[in-house]
Amino acid sequence: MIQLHQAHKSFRNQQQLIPILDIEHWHVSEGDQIALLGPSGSGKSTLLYVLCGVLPVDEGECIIRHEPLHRMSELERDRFRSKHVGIIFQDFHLISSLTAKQNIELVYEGPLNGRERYQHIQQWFERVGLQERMNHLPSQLSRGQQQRVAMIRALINRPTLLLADEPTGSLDYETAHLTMNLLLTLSEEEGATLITVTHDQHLAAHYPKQVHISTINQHAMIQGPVNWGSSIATGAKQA
Ligand SMILES: Nc1ncnc2c1ncn2[C@@H]1O[C@H](COP(=O)(O)OP(=O)(O)OP(=O)(O)O)[C@@H](O)[C@H]1O
Repeated sequence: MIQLHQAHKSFRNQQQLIPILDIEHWHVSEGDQIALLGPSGSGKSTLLYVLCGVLPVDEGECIIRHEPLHRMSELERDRFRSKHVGIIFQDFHLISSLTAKQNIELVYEGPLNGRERYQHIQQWFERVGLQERMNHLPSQLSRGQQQRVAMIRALINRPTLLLADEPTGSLDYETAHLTMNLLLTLSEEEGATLITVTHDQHLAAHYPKQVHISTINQHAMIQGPVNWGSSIATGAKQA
């Protein structure tokens, strides 16, 4: 599903080149559910940006679904992302002036036929337990409910890869656990490979696989090959 090989990513700060990611080899199988852990500033979000094609690697290979993102133009990566990747953010990113249902209608690429389209969207709201809240604005929903709408938005077009960046970071403890379990259930039912960034070891424990990003100060070094339960070395300095 995902192959990163000698993948490097740096950011330029004025004259200085700051190494962030330096991954010798990382393989993710189709259907994997992975919690990505690591200290603040270690490059977790940067890795998600690379995997969804927002950021290109500077060197090395990033192959997803046999497609070489490292050889694609920005436009090709954008197309790849809209076709194959769903993304969930900590702050939901719902459009505040649209109802929950309208937020989903805006992105849903399914049948245009009114009845079939409506039924499919309604079924999704039922799956996440929000059938009574479809016509509510985001401000009329709790944070956990908003994140469930965001999950529908990320999954309704059946992405093969689902990336979640601290999806429970702004939720209370109990809601965070319920939301994480729902995310795992839905991604499994949809057959999507799931990679979730989290700071929380307890939430990560819900995942069948955990990967730790470790930080190597100053000089980016490579440790690998990476196996589950071990770590990816990055070049980022710990914040
Ligand atoms: N556009 C950018 N330009 C320069 N440096 C950047 C840029 N984006 C991220 N960085 C730096 O890259 C490093 C890794 O950032 P990233 O957000 O990936 O870390 P993270 O592990 O997700 O952190 P956190 O857990 O705090 O969200 C940080 O030191 C950050 O300052």
